[in-house]
Amino acid sequence: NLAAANGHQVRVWSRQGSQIEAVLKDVQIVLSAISMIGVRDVASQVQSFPLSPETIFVTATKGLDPQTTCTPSQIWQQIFPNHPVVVLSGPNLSKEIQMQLPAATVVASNIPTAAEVVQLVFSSHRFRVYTNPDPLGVELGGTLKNVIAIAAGVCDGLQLGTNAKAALVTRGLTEMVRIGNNWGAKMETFYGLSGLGDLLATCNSPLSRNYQVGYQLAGGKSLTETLANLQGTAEGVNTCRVLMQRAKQQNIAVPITEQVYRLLQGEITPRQALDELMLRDIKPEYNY
Ligand SMILES: NC(=O)c1ccc[n+]([C@@H]2O[C@H](COP(=O)([O-])OP(=O)(O)OC[C@H]3O[C@@H](n4cnc5c(N)ncnc54)[C@H](O)[C@@H]3O)[C@@H](O)[C@H]2O)c1
Ligand SMILES: O=P(O)(O)OC[C@H](O)CO
Repeated sequence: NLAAANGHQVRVWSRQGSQIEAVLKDVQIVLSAISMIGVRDVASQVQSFPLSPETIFVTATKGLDPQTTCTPSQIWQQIFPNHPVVVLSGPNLSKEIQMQLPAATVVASNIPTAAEVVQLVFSSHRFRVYTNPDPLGVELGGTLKNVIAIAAGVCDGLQLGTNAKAALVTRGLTEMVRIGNNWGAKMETFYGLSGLGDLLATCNSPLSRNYQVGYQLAGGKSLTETLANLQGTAEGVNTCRVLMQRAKQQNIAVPITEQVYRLLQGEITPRQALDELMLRDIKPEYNY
């Protein structure tokens, strides 16, 4: 809608709809908003069709590949090594954008001119688009915050109060920065729209599916029941599992992610997760 409102010709593909070949014919930009589970499959399908070498791939998926722990843009870049890939991520609850409420986002790429093209395509008086040279940091911000949003939903579901929520979100950001550092992302990116910005949006909105997962679990629902009633994908559930695997391999301290993981596995109750976090060894605030 945003690109079409700017006068661009837009074609939409879904697996329920039109032929992918017809949609890809002569395109300048391919934007993927497939949920993580389908990214590799769809990128491989796209590979079978001819594209101009200048075609830019934009990815809006917020997740991690369970097999490889790759981010979605890394998958697109592996499959299309000679094409520019741009990450689009920010505090962008889609229902609000659909209602034309004001929002801002980030487009990030190793190829600055590609990010600038995408910035122009989507920018409007209701959608402010910033460029950024750290695609990995931008992508990880949008991905890692989903796990903290599950925890924030639990926090609100248990009615733990504003102090608890502020502590959780702030310590959640510290955890995101620690993981990002290990991964090779820039620390400052996590303090921008795609990190802190998206963390605040997702941890504070019932429109977020990840927040909803935590909220429903705190209310005593099982994960199976919660996911069955959820509209759309809560990527944080899969991301949390992949992250635990990587954190163990790389020896990264991820206390909040670990409690969310155990909760999702059904190993502990939301109250036990809270106690585990509060009763950890006391320590200095900063220890990246
Ligand atoms: N909804 C939002 O507010 C929002 C905002 C920013 C980013 N995102 C991210 O965008 C992605 C999609 O979110 P959504 O809200 O549209 O989720 P959704 O569950 O509503 O839609 C995901 C779509 O992916 C399709 N899909 C999955 N596997 C596929 C495959 N193998 N082949 C073809 N299609 C396949 C599904 O059919 C579905 O239409 C997620 O990674 C999400 O984190 C969502
Ligand atoms: O509904 P969620 O939890 O996937 O959140 C949507 C977006 O990531 C918010 O920016």
